[in-house]
Amino acid sequence: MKNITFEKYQGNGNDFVVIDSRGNDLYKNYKTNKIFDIKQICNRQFGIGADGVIFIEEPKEDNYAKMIIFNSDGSEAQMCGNGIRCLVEYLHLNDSMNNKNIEYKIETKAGLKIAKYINDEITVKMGVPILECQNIPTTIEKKINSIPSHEFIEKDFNNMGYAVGMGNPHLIFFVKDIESIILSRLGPILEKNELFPEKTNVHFCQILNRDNIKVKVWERGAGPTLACGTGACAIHVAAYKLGLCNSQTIVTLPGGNLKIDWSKDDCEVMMTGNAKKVFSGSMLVN
Ligand SMILES: N[C@H](CCC[C@H](N)C(=O)O)C(=O)O
Repeated sequence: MKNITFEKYQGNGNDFVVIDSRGNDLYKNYKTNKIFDIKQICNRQFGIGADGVIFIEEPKEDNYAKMIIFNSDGSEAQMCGNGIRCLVEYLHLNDSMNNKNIEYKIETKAGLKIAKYINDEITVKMGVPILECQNIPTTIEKKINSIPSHEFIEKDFNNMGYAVGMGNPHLIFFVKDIESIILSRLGPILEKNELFPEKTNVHFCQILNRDNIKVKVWERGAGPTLACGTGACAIHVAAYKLGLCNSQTIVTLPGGNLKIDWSKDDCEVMMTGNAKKVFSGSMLVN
């Protein structure tokens, strides 16, 4: 057994255990010998408690660092919008640079992402979105219709969903009354379906006005979370393509607001939000 240090961060309440694996073999040892169990670490009763674990690795190219992100169920994801802001805040607080004017070039499974401080918030170039399909085949309709109506949600929920890729998959529904959505009922049903062989993140959105979208999030591999950065980007893209919002919106999540800027198909989505250190700690691993 040995003691390793970690730091806990959160972005709009979406929280992560950050493990710096630069200059040591922590990530390699995790991958080869499972020196700890991510589910246990993320467990909010018996572990540290988090929506996921982020390893920081040395970059492959001439970039600042590499981000590897795991959901709380232990599944690896391609990208994490709140997580990359937490990683940048970690780098800013721990690296000697301590310079808020640099561009942080971070390698991820969804490609290179560039982040920069603007005042006390962090803006990330989140990549060019992929509009995967305009509506949901009958498989999902059948699943939704299989729920007894008394357990169901608002009356006018029409299973017209939108799939948008931000390096990771997102299934988006626009509803008239978001408070009527029973996330715990619909999230698990929609997270796993044939349209998404690797499962998907699920979002229910209410357009408050052309500058503001209110959201409830069910994350792949994590369940209900307070915020999803890649999800906020995907939601803005779907709403803009449907003519429901302006080119810049505030996406209001249960854990706080994210500012999203996007209007041209071949452009990167820009996401701006906070990231805060919660505490440092250490844990015994095998
Ligand atoms: N659950 C996501 C990964 C975390 C994304 C989310 N926390 C964000 O801020 O983008 C997935 O499996 O694709």
